[in-house]
Amino acid sequence: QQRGTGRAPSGDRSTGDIELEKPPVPLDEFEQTALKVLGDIQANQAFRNVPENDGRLLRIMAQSMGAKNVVELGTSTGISGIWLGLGLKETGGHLTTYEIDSDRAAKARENFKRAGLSDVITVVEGDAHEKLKDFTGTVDMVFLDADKEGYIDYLNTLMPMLRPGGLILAHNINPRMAHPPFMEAITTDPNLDTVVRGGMSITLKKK
Ligand SMILES: C[S@@+](CC[C@H](N)C(=O)[O-])C[C@H]1O[C@@H](n2cnc3c(N)ncnc32)[C@H](O)[C@@H]1O
Repeated sequence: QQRGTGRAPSGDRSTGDIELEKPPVPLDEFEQTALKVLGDIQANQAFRNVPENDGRLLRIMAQSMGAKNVVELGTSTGISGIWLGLGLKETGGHLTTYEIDSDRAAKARENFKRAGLSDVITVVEGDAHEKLKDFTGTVDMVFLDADKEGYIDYLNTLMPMLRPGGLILAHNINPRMAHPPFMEAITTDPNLDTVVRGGMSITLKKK
């Protein structure tokens, strides 16, 4: 793994199309700093975070849809949060991200600060199943990456707040880890369209 190169490491890439991709190229000093923080997190911490290509996909989705409000379940130390934050910095949007582990939440806050994204991201500490009850407003995009059996509860809570044309992305969607009630919900509702690519489900709320 690389450290201090200003580039996130690429050793965590996992899916088949990856050979065709190239590492991210920073646009400016701001992105350069964020990529360096991402690289440092990967090099120094032993937690499970999204692979770089998934993080980039999250940023691409959030920025291209002009997202103003993104909700993430499972902050960990903030890799996916930084990628989402990079997109939301451009759209003038905000990420609210939930983490039950106080050490990880603290580390994530520190990482967001280092990446210059503190004003774009709010970390809510505690059990997201409880804390989400206080969330109000319209949501453009949801990223599920916490307790897998909890995805269905998060979906049910957030779906009424998701705008038409909004997206729900969920991580660890593979035959071993996908939770059947969640899969049933995102694949049988006529108002939802879902594809699964590289362990990530992407669901569109049609209307
Ligand atoms: C796979 S990690 C998230 C990785 C993160 N999205 C990233 O890519 O940087 C899953 C996180 O979900 C958190 N988590 C699990 N259950 C939770 C709950 N009920 N409420 C909030 N966070 C939870 C765990 O503590 C863990 O840090």
